[in-house]
Amino acid sequence: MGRTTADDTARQSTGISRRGLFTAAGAGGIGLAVGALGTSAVNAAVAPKSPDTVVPFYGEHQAGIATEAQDRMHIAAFDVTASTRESLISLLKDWTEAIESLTRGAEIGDGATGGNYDSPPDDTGEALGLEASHLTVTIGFGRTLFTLDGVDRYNLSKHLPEALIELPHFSADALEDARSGGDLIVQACADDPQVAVHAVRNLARIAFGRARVRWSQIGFGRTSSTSTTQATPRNLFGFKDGTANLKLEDNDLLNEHVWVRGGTGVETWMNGGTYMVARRIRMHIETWDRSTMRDQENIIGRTKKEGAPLSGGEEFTEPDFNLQGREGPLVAVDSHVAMAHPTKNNGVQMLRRGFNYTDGSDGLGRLDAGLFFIAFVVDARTHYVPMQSAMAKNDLLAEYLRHTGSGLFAIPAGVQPGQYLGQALFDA
Ligand SMILES: C=CC1=C(C)c2cc3[nH]c(cc4nc(cc5[nH]c(cc1n2)c(C)c5CCC(=O)O)C(CCC(=O)O)=C4C)c(C)c3C=C
Ligand SMILES: [Fe+2]
Repeated sequence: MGRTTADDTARQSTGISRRGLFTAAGAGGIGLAVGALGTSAVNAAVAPKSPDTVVPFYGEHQAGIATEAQDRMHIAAFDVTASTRESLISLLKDWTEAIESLTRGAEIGDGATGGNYDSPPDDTGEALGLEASHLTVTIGFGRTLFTLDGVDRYNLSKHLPEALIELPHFSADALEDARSGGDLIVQACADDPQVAVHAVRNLARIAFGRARVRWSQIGFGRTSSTSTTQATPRNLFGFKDGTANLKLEDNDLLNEHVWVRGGTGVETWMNGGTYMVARRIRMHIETWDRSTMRDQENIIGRTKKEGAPLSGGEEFTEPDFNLQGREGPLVAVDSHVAMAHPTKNNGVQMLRRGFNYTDGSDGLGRLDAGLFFIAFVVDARTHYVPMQSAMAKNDLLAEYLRHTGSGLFAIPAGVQPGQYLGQALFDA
């Protein structure tokens, strides 16, 4: 896809305030930041919202991964157009400042109405009066940020992690370039769709002249539970999805299968981070709806009502792949659950965090709907590629799916006050 290099000075027109986060942190953290700001700035930037709908921004890992899955998502990939490394860093600093405000439910900079009358407002305003709604914004880096057509635009190529591969072609992939790839990823999740869309819209506005949206997707319903406290939701085939997911309470398993740890040398910067696999998977809803209940359950390997394995028990009972029925194993070897189970995949597990999506109908009256699959893994080479390769060939479910978008992103660790997202990469 062709790219242009925009004039970086265009960012001035976004009007984002540079005061606040970094100076305040230098003075001892965000608590002191409030005292350091003027009254109108306090109104705009630090207006308190119900604390119980705020997910903390600072931490060892970025929020939005081992966080209870919210109900809504807006995810956007960006192509960076900044002409210099410094300009890219300034974008990440501006995003960090804005995300920190947004996730508190506060307005960005001088707010939607509090700024200079002769400038565009710092915040577009459609989240005014709304709660923080558990908003999390998670950012990451695509392979093309490190090297694009052999060009090292931002002097980053020596820090390209080995695990940030170009995903291979899987059989039956129907990927669209305009729905795939990207230098940067921004995943905004919230319990209010307007809050998630507001976040992405404002980050895109702030990026003006330095990065532009390549593709974006709205998800309207979570398809996973990521905490033992959450009920398992259903996907658009009507099945419970997320039963056997990793949960945020599984600390040891997250350390083994999700978080990058012990990286050395040029990859040290990824410690505390993870990799996001993003796949837009269109589901052939109408064909599925014409298939029998028996076929639907055999294809998934679980009951539709309870989500219990076909070998018996309840939702959280482990499937018994050896239990035989009259015509073979009760859970078919090529059922989705059998294909995806850790025992059939070298023990690997993933943290799935996907969302249902619909983008209206196609020209033939069929729903353009499916699952925007997101999984966080320690290494896609071991934790995604082998499973997807096998599924693309043998999973009974594959016949009902078409992968139309794809991306793999390195998700850096979380930050502390005074740092910007991804700083470890640029300081390395
Ligand atoms: C390569 C990874 C996976 C893709 C792509 C994928 C797509 C996909 N899955 C469903 C529906 C269900 N998936 C379920 C379980 C499940 N799926 C994966 C991986 C991928 N799914 C894993 C690792 C697992 C867990 C397997 C296990 O340990 O038992 C289930 C069952 C309920 C559950 O455990 O979550 C359903 C239902 C769809 C519709 C889909 C693509 C659109
Ligand atoms: Fe699945």
